[in-house]
Amino acid sequence: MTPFPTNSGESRPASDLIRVRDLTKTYAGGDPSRPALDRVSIDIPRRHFVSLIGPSGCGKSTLLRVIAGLEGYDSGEATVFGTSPKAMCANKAVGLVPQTPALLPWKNVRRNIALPQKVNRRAGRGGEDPDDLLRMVGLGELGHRYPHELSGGQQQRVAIARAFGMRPEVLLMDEPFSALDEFTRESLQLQLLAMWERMATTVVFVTHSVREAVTLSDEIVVMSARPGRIHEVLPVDLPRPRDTALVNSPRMHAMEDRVRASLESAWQAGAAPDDLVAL
Ligand SMILES: Nc1ncnc2c1ncn2[C@@H]1O[C@H](COP(=O)(O)OP(=O)(O)OP(=O)(O)O)[C@@H](O)[C@H]1O
Repeated sequence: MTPFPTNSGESRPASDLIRVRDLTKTYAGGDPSRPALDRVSIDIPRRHFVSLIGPSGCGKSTLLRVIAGLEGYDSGEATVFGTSPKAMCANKAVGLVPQTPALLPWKNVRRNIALPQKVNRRAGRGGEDPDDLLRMVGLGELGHRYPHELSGGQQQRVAIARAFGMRPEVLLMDEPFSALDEFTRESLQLQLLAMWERMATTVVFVTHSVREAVTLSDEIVVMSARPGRIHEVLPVDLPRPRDTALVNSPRMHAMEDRVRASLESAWQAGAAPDDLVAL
C-alpha cells in the first residue's frame, strides 16, 4: 500500500478522509486473476483536490464509482468521512459529474440547476441560488436558454454549477473536460478551482491529461493496469492560486515531468508480456 500523504503530515481520523483499504473488485463475468481493482488502498483528506491518472482500463472510473456508492466490491473497505459510500449517496452528500453533461433538454438552464436542489431539500440539505451559481461559472446571462442553445463547454459549466449547487461534501468528476478544446478546458479548470476553493468540497477528478492533473491537484494518484493498482501518490508541491504565470513556470513543467515518469513506470508495471514484445 502506498501511504497517502496529507498536507499537515499528521494522520487524520477516518471521519476526515475518503478511506479505501485493501479493496478488490472484479466485475461479474470478469477474470478473477485480473480484477478491475486489486488491493487498492488510499486516503483522500477532506477538502483536498485529488486526481486519478493512469492507462486506459486501470480502474479509475471503477474507483470513482465505488466511492460514489454506485458499485459494490469483493473485499476490503471503502468509507467516506467515516460513513459507507451508499449512505453518503442516499444522503445526496456525493455528487458525480460525468464526461458528458446530462442536462434535461426540456428544462432551461436555471431549472436544470434548481431541480436537484429540490431533491436536496427533501434530503434535508440546503442549496445555492441558481443565479449565483451561473454567475460563478460565467453564465449569468444564460439562465433562460435551453441546453441545445449552449456550446459543449457551456453545457459542462452548467453541469458543474449544478453539481456544486447541491453542496456535496464530495464531488467526483470523471474526465469532465475531455471533449473540450484546450482553451475552453483551461478556462474551465480555473473556474473549477475557484468553485472548489469557495465551496470547500473534496474533489476526486479522473483525467488523462498530466497538465490538467498538475494544474488542479493537491495530490495525483498514478494507477497501473492489469490488475488495477495504485502505483504511486505524488504530492503537487505548487502554491495556490494556480494562475497563468505559475502554470507556465519551470516548477510546473518539472512536476509534469515527474508525473510522466511515474506514468511510464506504471505502464511498464502493468504491461503484459505481449505488449512488451509489440514494442
Ligand atoms: N460494467 C463492466 N463490466 C465488466 N467489466 C468492466 C465494466 N466496467 C469496467 N470494466 C472493466 O474494468 C476495468 C477497469 O475499467 P475502468 O472503466 O474503471 O477503467 P478506466 O481506468 O476508467 O479506463 P479509461 O481510462 O479507458 O476510461 C477494465 O478492464 C474494464 O474493461
